[in-house]
Amino acid sequence: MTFSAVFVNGGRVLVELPWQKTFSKPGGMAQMIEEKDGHFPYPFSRWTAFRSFSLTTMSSNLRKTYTERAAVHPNPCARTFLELMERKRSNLSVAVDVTSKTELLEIAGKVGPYICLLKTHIDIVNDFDQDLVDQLKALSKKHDFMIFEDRKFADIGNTVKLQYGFGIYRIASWADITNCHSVPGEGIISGLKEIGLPLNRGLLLLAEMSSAGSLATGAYTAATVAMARRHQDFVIGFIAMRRMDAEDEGGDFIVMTPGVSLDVAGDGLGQQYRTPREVVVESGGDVVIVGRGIYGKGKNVEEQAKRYRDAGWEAYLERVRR
Ligand SMILES: O=C(O)c1cc(=O)[nH]c(=O)n1[C@@H]1O[C@H](COP(=O)(O)O)[C@@H](O)[C@H]1O
Repeated sequence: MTFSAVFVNGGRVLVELPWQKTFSKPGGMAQMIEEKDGHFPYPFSRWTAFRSFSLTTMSSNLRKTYTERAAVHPNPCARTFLELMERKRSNLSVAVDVTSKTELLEIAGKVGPYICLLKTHIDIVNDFDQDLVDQLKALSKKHDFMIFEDRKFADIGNTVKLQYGFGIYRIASWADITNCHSVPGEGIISGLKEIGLPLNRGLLLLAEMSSAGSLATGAYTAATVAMARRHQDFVIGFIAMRRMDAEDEGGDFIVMTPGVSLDVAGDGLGQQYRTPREVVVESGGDVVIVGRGIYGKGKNVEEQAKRYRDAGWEAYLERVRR
């Protein structure tokens, strides 16, 4: 069994160890780091200040191909998505955060051939109408991608049910995947499930966030993962910065990771970026979510989509070959 140590200080991952080793106490791990790398990157005195410490067994799903995972996945939505990624040779999701219908459709058309998943924030589109949804669905068929409405539901079960199924957006009628915060407790999943499950939709829980100072850490993240385990018929994965499932617990959750850029480290508003390789190889993410890195000012959208698709896919191949 492969072990990876994750040292958490107030929720911040400090060190990850890829080699096999179990430790009975943190001091033993620090010694091991010194022996392996010649130095321990943090003063030993800091060690005792760590608020929590966990040794997690890393998921065997890390080394499986998307096809292998699809073959045994019990959830139809997850299965369809994993198959699509391998068929299309893409683990790239583009977050199209623009405010006009024309621009959204134009970008979706350009990135379509390179993505597995188009991510929308439908409520930021000034001129939203049903025709936008119809055209997005047509593009998803033409280019073979799925649609993820990044709604980040965060209310009680009864309210999110109404928000998901009704109103002007009728999200459940067209979005294959949506997501929610776990802060209200398990009722949020039950509410969304009542609407989404009969339609074969999938849900992602926000176990972590990419933004600086996020409160989704430590015990909150662990409780979120436990909630997902109790709803594997509907919850297909997480928005997270790293792998969330452990080998000895079974199941397979797809990890989608935002905060990805090949060029910059942040956006001045708290967003924190890492490269596709850092996300997929080093942290075990399955899908890289890229927004402004693809359609920002002066960018050639097709070129950037191809560049990120290639980087994400190469990272995946490197990971499964290990
Ligand atoms: O749920 C998300 O997708 C999400 C979670 C998170 O922790 N951080 C995050 O940036 N996102 C979304 O991912 C996208 C990132 O966009 P860029 O920063 O432009 O690449 C945006 O649509 C965010 O709403």
